[in-house]
Amino acid sequence: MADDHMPQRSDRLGLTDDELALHRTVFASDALKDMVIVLSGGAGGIGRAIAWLFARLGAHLVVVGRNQGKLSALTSNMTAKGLQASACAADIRDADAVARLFDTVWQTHGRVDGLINSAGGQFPQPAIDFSVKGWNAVIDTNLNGTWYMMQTAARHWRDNKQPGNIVNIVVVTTHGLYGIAHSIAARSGVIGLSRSVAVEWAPLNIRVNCVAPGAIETEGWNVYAPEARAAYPRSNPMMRAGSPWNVAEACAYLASPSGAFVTGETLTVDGGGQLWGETWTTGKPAYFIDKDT
Ligand SMILES: CCCCC/C=C/C(=O)SCCNC(=O)CCNC(=O)[C@H](O)C(C)(C)COP(=O)(O)OP(=O)(O)OC[C@H]1O[C@@H](n2cnc3c(N)ncnc32)[C@H](O)[C@@H]1OP(=O)(O)O
Ligand SMILES: NC(=O)C1=CN([C@@H]2O[C@H](COP(=O)(O)OP(=O)(O)OC[C@H]3O[C@@H](n4cnc5c(N)ncnc54)[C@H](OP(=O)(O)O)[C@@H]3O)[C@@H](O)[C@H]2O)C=CC1
Repeated sequence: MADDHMPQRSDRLGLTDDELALHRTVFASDALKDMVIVLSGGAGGIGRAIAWLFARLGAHLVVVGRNQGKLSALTSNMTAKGLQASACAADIRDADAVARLFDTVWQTHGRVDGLINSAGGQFPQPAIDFSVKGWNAVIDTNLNGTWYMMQTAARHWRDNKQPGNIVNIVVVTTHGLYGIAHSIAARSGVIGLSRSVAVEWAPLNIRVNCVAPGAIETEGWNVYAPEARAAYPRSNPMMRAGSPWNVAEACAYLASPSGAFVTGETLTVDGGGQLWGETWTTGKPAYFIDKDT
């Protein structure tokens, strides 16, 4: 039985498809039966955990990303285990591509029940050095891309008179995170947007929530230097990284009937990192190093 902790390995980051196929879950095996879920970033570290968990709970997963090869490898592994999954390559920053994506999914399945936005990311750099292109790349991916997905999904739910459910994966924004200020700006935008449309779209029977992960070991960490990554366990009082499975189960709580009375919320999954810990994505600046210790 897989436990809650990440296996200790030095050769790779995160969980494999074989591990995700077997990971223990608290959810009933029919919790998402026959639901059609669109999942951006589906072939990423957190996205794959969501894809496997949701499909194991009975959903059909439409996984989205830019790299068709990564998506197809995932869906092959999932369908080989008898799960329902299909791949749809799209760049979420392209509003027309997002419109085509949702048209295709609705034509194929006749419905969409949920949208999980896990596509996103950033590069670590002191804010004072951001280039215009770098700033725009992060805002466009994390704020604009997420918005195109949300708005397009909501329009289909409205036009088809069907209920809907959105979960946006963001970053913990309640304390300064040195080195990813562009992403904190974008994710703060997504949280504010989610709170606002949770009210606007309540009459449409659409719930909108966010999940804010702390340090979750995935291949996405390759963008950070090994020395910075080595210190990530100190980002929370549990003194360890979390697992993508922890984030996936938080999403399942919000996307399934267990979350029926929850909207406009941000569920933080960070091992208590909001209360204690330090995260230096570009290494700890000399200014903050206590010379007496
Ligand atoms: C305790 C935990 C703390 C951490 C919390 C968060 C963790 C995570 O989110 S985990 C990882 C999630 N995954 C990623 O972050 C994926 C890796 N990141 C990216 O792929 C990019 O940053 C992206 C999300 C912005 C992708 O956009 P894309 O348009 O594909 O980006 P490009 O690579 O083409 O770059 C565009 C532009 O951005 C500037 N830039 C990119 N990388 C860097 C860098 N390392 N340093 C400085 N500037 C960078 C640059 O201007 C790029 O343009 P060019 O100069 O023409 O390449
Ligand atoms: N891991 C962590 O510690 C934390 C992660 N997060 C956030 O959680 C989310 C998932 O992270 P994680 O799984 O670790 O990261 P990964 O880098 O492993 O996955 C991100 C996925 O997003 C996809 N993606 C990126 N840009 C686009 C785009 N323009 N259009 C479509 N797909 C895109 C990528 O696929 P492709 O390249 O094929 O397009 C990739 O599969 C991200 O938003 C991340 O910032 C937040 C806090 C902590």
